Amino acid sequence: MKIAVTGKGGVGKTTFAATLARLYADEGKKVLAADVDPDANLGLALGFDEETLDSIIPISKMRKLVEERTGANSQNQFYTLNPKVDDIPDTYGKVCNGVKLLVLGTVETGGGGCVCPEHVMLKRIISNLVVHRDDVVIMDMEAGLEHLGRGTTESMDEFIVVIEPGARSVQTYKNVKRLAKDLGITQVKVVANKVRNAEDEEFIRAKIPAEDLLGMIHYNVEVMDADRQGKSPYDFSETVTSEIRKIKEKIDNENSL
Ligand SMILES: Nc1ncnc2c1ncn2[C@@H]1O[C@H](COP(=O)(O)OP(=O)(O)OP(=O)(O)O)[C@@H](O)[C@H]1O
Repeated sequence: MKIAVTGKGGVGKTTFAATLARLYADEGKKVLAADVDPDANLGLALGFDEETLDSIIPISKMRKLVEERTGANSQNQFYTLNPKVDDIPDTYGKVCNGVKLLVLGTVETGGGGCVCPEHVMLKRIISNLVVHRDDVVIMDMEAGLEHLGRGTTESMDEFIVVIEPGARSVQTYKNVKRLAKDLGITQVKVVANKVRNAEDEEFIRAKIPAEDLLGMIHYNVEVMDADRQGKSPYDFSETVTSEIRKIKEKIDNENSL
């Protein structure tokens, strides 16, 4: 199962992606969670301790590794577009609560198709994770889709946008849907987070087609408490975890798991 979770900063995609990863891990599945966010913090939400997280350098920032694998350096502007990357998840991934975390970071592409070595490397790793690994792979990504190539998207089972009940968030969903279409992704699903009341629920149902809506997660102070203490929301909020469990069941049904 390969799931990409996107959304604007702060909507709760990390909370959702981390809880989903832990739910799959609890079923005994091999789970790899990839953090593809400039403001990478998936590790804390998975339950990693700060010391371990401080020791992790995002792959996009490992200049030597990128040079070694792509052949690019200040003297050589020509480099390979298909570097060897299949060993990277196991060499650089760290495990906690049954989930392997791989922090990829991100590369500023200015919205276009940049072909800098770091970007080539990230795209290749993501493609390798999605196309060749048997694990459940959950990717926490920012709202842009620059790191996805066509070959990758074909092997993705779910493409999920996390939104909040607000007009700007709905706009993000529409933008992602448009970008996704250009990449050949026909189905973009929505998880509405931080839903406070019946009015919020109504707003979401009015704006998001029923077939695209995977589910709703209600606003819950336990999630904020978990964050404040640097803990996994999964260990802190049974309510939110069970809402995400329901969403997971829907994902599993859609993909006949
Ligand atoms: N259902 C919820 N109820 C209350 N607070 C929530 C909920 N979901 C997320 N939050 C809080 O909102 C903040 C942002 O959540 P989170 O880090 O999961 O979002 P994000 O979209 O991954 O953001 P970023 O891209 O900046 O990392 C955190 O403080 C988190 O605790």
